[in-house]
Amino acid sequence: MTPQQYQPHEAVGQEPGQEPGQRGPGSGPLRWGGARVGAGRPALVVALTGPTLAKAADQARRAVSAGAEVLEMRVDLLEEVRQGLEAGPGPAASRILECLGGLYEAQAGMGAPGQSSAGADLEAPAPLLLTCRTTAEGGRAQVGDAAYREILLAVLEAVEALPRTARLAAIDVEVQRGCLPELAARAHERGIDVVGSFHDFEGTPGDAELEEVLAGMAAQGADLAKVAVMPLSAEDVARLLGVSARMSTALEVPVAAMSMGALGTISRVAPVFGSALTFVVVPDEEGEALASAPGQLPIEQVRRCLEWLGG
Ligand SMILES: O=C1C[C@@](O)(C(=O)O)C[C@@H](O)[C@@H]1O
Repeated sequence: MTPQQYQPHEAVGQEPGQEPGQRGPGSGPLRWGGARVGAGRPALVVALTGPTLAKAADQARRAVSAGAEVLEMRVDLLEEVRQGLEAGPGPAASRILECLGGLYEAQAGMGAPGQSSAGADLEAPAPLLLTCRTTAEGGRAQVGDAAYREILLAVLEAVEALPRTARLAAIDVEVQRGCLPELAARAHERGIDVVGSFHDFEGTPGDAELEEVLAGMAAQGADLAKVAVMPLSAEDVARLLGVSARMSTALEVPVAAMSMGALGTISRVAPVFGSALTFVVVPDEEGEALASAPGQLPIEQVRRCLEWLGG
């Protein structure tokens, strides 16, 4: 079996033979379904931006047929979840779980290989990364740190009850919310990887600060450390790329680094700086694509650039 084939009966995020939570830092690339993350060129991630579950399911379908390797479910952008968020952490977590289940149901209509009869697990067409991005980091979830922690803990608590392929390969945890170590421990108990996350939409912090943030995420249990920052000059972009190159070899976990906006697009298409993920868009039937952050490019262009530029 080649590494690219999806193996539906092994826990996502684990190497064969490993128990959930036993992968440990520094033990090589992550395996999210059929995707190897942190092994060579960046994995192509399509963020499902909704704004409804039905639209997200349609985006998932298009993304998978366009070759997305990972789907990011941006639950903060889904209307169904935002209604739950207004009612508090409990209802928000329930809505998130309903949406995960709904996306799973929608996969049944995708005609994915391995599609099976009702009740049986379907083969996941692409591994899922679940993200609840707060307003503090450029998202739409207007929640404080305590509610953020509560929501993600409740999701991790309940996720095991879902059909196996509706579960998650990974969960995004914002390091600045202060609950990364606790959430990482819970996620690892369930065989779910953790993407530590840091955003700055105002500028690009100094190299030392960015390096400290990335190293801090790894130290707090993240399986992948990610920063997305806004450049104010070409020099900011060059610095971010330098940080990415250095930290992707210095850290024992894969690193993802994005310079956002038009100025930073090179960071999304050049594989040699070591980023393990690149977020791309897939146009709908009208040719429209709702990006989850500024500067994301269509999947086809990014794929071609990665090939040209040595990925
Ligand atoms: O953290 C990231 C990276 C990102 O902000 C980007 O710049 O592509 C897009 C987000 O959806 C994702 O959660």
